Amino acid sequence: MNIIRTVRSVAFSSIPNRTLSTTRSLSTPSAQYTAFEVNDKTGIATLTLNRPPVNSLNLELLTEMRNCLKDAETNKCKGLIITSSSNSVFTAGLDLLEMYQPQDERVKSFWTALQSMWMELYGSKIPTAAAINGHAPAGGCLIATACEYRVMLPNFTIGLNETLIGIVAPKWFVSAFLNVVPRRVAEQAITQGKLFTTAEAHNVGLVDDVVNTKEEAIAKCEQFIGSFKNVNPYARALTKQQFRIKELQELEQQREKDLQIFLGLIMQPSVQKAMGIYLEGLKKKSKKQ
Ligand SMILES: CCCCCCCCCCC/C=C/C(=O)SCCNC(=O)CCNC(=O)[C@H](O)C(C)(C)COP(=O)(O)OP(=O)(O)OC[C@H]1O[C@@H](n2cnc3c(N)ncnc32)[C@H](O)[C@@H]1OP(=O)(O)O
Repeated sequence: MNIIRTVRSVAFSSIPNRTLSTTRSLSTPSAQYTAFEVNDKTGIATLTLNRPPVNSLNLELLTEMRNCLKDAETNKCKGLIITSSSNSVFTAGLDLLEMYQPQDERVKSFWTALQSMWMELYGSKIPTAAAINGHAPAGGCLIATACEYRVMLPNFTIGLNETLIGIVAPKWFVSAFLNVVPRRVAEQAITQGKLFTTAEAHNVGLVDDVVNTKEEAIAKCEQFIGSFKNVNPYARALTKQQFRIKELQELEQQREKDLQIFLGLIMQPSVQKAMGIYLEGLKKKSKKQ
């Protein structure tokens, strides 16, 4: 891959207890919806989702996320933090327009890219953390739970709300959720399509910490990643793999079947109708604001 390396100084003088540092921006020429930077001092990479207005995950954004993750691993970064350039939305989840009245080849590529992104993030060798600085419904929650650590800002929402749209959270969405939330809480919440407030999410273990600002959230993620500084990275990665291999193998072996189930469900006229109504509701709400 053709990686452009630019060196960009970032003054951290406004952030207490931090020495001046630099970040390298590694970005592919086609990167449109993401910013990817590596802090030269800590070796930690930050992937910022930047697809206004709500960072909905379309094929291009998913592809860029995969490229960033690959860059972080290839460059032997100490860890990866995922966050958002928006002040109110981490990501609104999958781009509903990819699934509403879709084109055959595009929707297949879209779902396949989502499967790949999830497997690569969930199984990543390096420590991963989510600085959730906004709402994180459905696919947003999927990304957060694929990471090893989550910190969230107050008064936002997170959860798997698919049933409210008339769609179903696939098993692999649920499996990562079950890593952090007790089974009974998960079953009730996901069948109801419940979105947890930040405080509720913290209470059930869906997020590990709550802080007030994005800077504090990034610092918490850095602290989490830094906690592995005395751990052999190879031993760490193999240990992580032992915890996650079952879900990864399950999806890898069922990829084609998972795709067909997805297509079968979203192409049902009743599902298309429900999605259309949901999208219309979002648009009406957006116009009122
Ligand atoms: C047996 C097993 C079978 C398994 C089969 C699998 C089946 C399929 C599985 C699919 C899994 C799906 C996962 C998903 O992620 S679906 C997406 C779910 N996301 C949501 O429900 C969130 C919707 N959005 C919101 O609630 C709000 O936008 C949000 C709180 C995130 C932000 O609010 P805000 O007020 O800031 O912004 P607006 O609502 O005004 O939105 C601005 C514009 O963005 C559009 N929008 C919002 N979300 C989406 C989206 N997810 N996709 C596309 N577009 C979105 C919204 O319509 C506004 O557009 P306009 O400006 O044009 O009006």
